[in-house]
Amino acid sequence: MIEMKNVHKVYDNGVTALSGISTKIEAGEFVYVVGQSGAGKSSFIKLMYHEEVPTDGKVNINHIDIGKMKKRQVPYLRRNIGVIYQDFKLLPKLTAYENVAFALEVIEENPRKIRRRVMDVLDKVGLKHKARFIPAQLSGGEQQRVAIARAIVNNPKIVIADEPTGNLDPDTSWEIMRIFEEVNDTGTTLIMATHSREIVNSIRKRVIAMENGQIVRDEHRGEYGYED
Ligand SMILES: Nc1ncnc2c1ncn2[C@@H]1O[C@H](COP(=O)(O)OP(=O)(O)OP(=O)(O)O)[C@@H](O)[C@H]1O
Repeated sequence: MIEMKNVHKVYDNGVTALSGISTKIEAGEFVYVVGQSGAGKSSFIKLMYHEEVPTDGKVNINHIDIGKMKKRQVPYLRRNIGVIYQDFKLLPKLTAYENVAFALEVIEENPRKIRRRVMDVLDKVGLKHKARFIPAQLSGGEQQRVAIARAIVNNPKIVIADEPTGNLDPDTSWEIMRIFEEVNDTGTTLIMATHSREIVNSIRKRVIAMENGQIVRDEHRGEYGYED
């Protein structure tokens, strides 16, 4: 469970990105985070994987205050959280296989287990046959699928995606959403910041809407609900 209590985030340059955020996300939920550019969506989700720390307030994951976590503890947190970005962030010189394996190798799994697990997740995202391709040889949608495979390879409890379909065409975006739904169906909490009205209004889930660093709406099976 992710819980924020009266969270404020003021960046070093004095910009207030979040003010007075309190919310709870239960294990297994699927949550969209929507709002105009600059509303605070990225700041909100970055606090959940300790990419940023709150200026004030608490960010608890399973009752552990991650805002106060020491740097050396962060890798342990990250093993339980898969992160997916708009621009994929794959390592350009590594193959699809190596990009995914890298996430496992850093936790010293044995090689046979790594191979099986990596091929399993590449299969899950439909890319087993392109395991030897490097990112430049893959389409945007395929690169994002590799990034998803990398994010789920450690069986994280939480997957956080920041505008994962932002660089993809509509058909490819729906494929990505199908994979997210499958990931969520296995009990993984899925949190996704998005600007896609079509996705939010079609695949109905909880919607947290942000404006000026605050949560202005939080609905079960909500709608996108504002004009861009
Ligand atoms: N590292 C940073 N340093 C200073 N200000 C920042 C930083 N990151 C974000 N901000 C500011 O905080 C506010 C919220 O930004 P944030 O990226 O959280 O919004 P967003 O809703 O994710 O926007 P977008 O949809 O454009 O990605 C903005 O005013 C932004 O300029």
